[in-house]
Amino acid sequence: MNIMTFNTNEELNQIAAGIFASLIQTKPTAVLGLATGSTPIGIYQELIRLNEKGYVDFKDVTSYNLDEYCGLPADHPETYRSFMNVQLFNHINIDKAQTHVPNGNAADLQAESKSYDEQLAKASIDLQLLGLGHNGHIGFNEPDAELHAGTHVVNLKEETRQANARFFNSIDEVPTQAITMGVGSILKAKMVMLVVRGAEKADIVHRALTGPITTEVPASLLQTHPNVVVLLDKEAAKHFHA
Ligand SMILES: N[C@@H]1[C@@H](O)[C@H](O)[C@@H](COP(=O)(O)O)O[C@@H]1O
Repeated sequence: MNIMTFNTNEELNQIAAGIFASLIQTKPTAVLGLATGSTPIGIYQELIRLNEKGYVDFKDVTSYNLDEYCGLPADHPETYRSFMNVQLFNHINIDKAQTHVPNGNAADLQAESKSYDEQLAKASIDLQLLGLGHNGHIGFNEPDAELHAGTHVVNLKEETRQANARFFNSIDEVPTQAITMGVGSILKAKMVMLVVRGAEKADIVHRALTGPITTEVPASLLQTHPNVVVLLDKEAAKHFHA
């Protein structure tokens, strides 16, 4: 596992976007696994800049997002589809038909999960971007005695709803369920990039990457993946240099 620490968020964003750009330069039909949350926003801004400058071409790129809330109206600004459109897809030359986000409003969420897994199996993700939840979740795979391998519906933990309430008018508006790629799907990506920022995640990222591998810290399963790059800002990295 390659762990890199950055003094500034600008440097982190540039290196992360550069890794995506070099993948796309060598493989124009790359399949990207994308994430939401505040962590990737700066990386997406850098990718938009690189696309505008002509350094990276998304014309033949395909993307699959990790997860989506269940039950939010499709036009709600906090759906992960809206987030991706606003933060990235509307500003780059990707074919929107080649961007995939699970449908959290599907009438049959089991069928939607199965179909997403079938698409993922065919597409095979080259590079999966991940943020980290405060409780060690990746995607919306919450700590539990058991984890699901494939795409599935989860009940969100209260702490996750609290953490995400900052994007809504109140906690009551935060959905209680989501549909997420499973840890098994995430680990099938050829390469994984975990990005963690901020002192409040210093303990959990250290535990996930150096502590026991346990379903109670879903990100700890990344220790079993042969090709993970971890990008940390200096606050999140503080226990790695203690
Ligand atoms: N489902 C998303 C995760 O994919 C994300 O990594 C996490 C952390 O978000 P943030 O980057 O805003 O801290 O939040 C959400 O729960």
